[in-house]
Amino acid sequence: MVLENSIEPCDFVLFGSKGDLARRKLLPSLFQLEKANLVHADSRIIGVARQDISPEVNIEEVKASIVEFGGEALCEDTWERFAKKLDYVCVDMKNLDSYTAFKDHVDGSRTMVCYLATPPSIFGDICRGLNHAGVIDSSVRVVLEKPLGHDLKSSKVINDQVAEFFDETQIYRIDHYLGKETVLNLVSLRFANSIFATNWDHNCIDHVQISVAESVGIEGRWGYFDEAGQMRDMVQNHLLQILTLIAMEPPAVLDADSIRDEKLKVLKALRPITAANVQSDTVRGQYVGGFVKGKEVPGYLDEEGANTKSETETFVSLKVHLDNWRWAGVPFYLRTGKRLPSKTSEVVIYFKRQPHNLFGESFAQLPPNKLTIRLQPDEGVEITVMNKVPGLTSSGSMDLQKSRLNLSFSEAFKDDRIADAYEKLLLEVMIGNQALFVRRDEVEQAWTWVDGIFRAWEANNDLPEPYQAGTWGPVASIALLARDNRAWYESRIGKK
Ligand SMILES: NC(=O)C1=CN([C@@H]2O[C@H](COP(=O)(O)OP(=O)(O)OC[C@H]3O[C@@H](n4cnc5c(N)ncnc54)[C@H](OP(=O)(O)O)[C@@H]3O)[C@@H](O)[C@H]2O)C=CC1
Ligand SMILES: O=C1O[C@H](COP(=O)(O)O)[C@@H](O)[C@H](O)[C@H]1O
Repeated sequence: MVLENSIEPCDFVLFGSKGDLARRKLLPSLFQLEKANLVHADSRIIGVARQDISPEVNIEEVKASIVEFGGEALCEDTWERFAKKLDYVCVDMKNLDSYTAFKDHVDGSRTMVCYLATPPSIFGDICRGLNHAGVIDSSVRVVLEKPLGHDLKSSKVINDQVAEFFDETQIYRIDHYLGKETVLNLVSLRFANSIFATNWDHNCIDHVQISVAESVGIEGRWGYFDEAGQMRDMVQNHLLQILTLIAMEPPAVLDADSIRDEKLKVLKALRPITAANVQSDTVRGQYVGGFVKGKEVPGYLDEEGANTKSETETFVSLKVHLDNWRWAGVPFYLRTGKRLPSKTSEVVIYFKRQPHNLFGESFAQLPPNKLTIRLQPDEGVEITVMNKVPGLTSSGSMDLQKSRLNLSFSEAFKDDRIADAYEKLLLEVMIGNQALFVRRDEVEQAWTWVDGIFRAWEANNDLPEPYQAGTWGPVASIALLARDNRAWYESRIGKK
């Protein structure tokens, strides 16, 4: 296979290379890129962590991670090429002096990508350390993992620390949902198909639902999660990013800043949720013990490492308005939670009813058109259309039925492997394309809106409502839509 021209040699430096994210996601993704011949032969992958281990032990540990989390048998040819690229350096990231050793491992003549897979509390230390080692120049790219702060204030502190050493054009803020094939497809679906492009506003759309359901619980990350909660862990980033792609205006071109300018406008149009509407427009929940996929699971407060007094939410649903011309009067309902019946992410666009009924009773009974975008699993796009029931009638009437036009990616693209989101994002960093990364003003605008919801919850002394693990969240979440004469879309969700 021929290496793509835009792939240049780089030093890919993985800070926190012994951590969970590096082992489970980043190293296996880099390996897949190697397999696809998308890593330049002269590139190097330099792990950085605290353990004082030899390069040989590092190679064995990387191999073990790829075998454990790679999801397929290790391809020996690829491994041989990959292993030659691996290097390791022990650095105490908080200690400036320990970066001196680091300098000898990188080659200043080519692009250096620094992926900070560490707690954000040491991002500033790492930037200072890189500066101390004298390895920062305008070609260096820095990748920041989420969560970027706990609120607007702390997010600004982290962003300021990094901005002291790096220009915004060098900073790649990860939201891994932006690397998911189906999330990327939202852009092509909307802007490459005139049937959607011309019907995508308040004239045609009744409302939109975005659900990101998880069947897992806290997975040993109680300490982190209890500080964050589902609002900060999922809504502030992933759900709002999906919302921006659904709602944004067409950018003039698909370059990084044109896209991000449009996404930012959506975030700015979010109507604030305040103490006045927080009760009617938000629901938060916390799971108690129950059954997920037939297996008994503990409640949030009984998870490993739990503090039994926690009031952190594991479920959020929201009714959101965008105060702009396109979306006036169209509610967006957002929902996400842990320990729901299945892992399913979907966007459902409900179109408005036709203004006049030509077809009589059978049409009046049918729901209007609906576009379902299945982000994961069973990735695909489905549209419900009204169809004449075939046959002859003496009355001349036309009976209608609802039919589905279903594009299943696994059937349509049988021979194509769907890449993991991190593979896509790591490749984009190496190419130097910021389009799929979140700009500082987007992050801060999202925090501004989310902080308002926390303030409103606090003002109302609002506490999470319990819901049983394996259900779709608190009953109040159903009521959130029922009050508007609507219901969450669940007919397919949960069948997998
Ligand atoms: N795990 C996940 O699925 C996800 C993680 N993230 C984010 O990614 C980042 C990393 O998470 P995760 O991998 O889970 O965290 P871990 O705690 O598993 O790993 C953190 C890594 O950073 C290293 N480290 C921490 N402090 C220092 C220090 N002072 N000097 C040198 N090395 C240090 C650790 O080294 P050592 O091994 O020596 O302790 C370890 O290699 C976090 O910001 C997290 O929020 C985001 C999305 C998902
Ligand atoms: O960022 C995060 O995302 C995962 C869900 O990601 P997915 O790709 O599996 O849908 C979530 O479980 C985790 O809590 C959160 O930090």
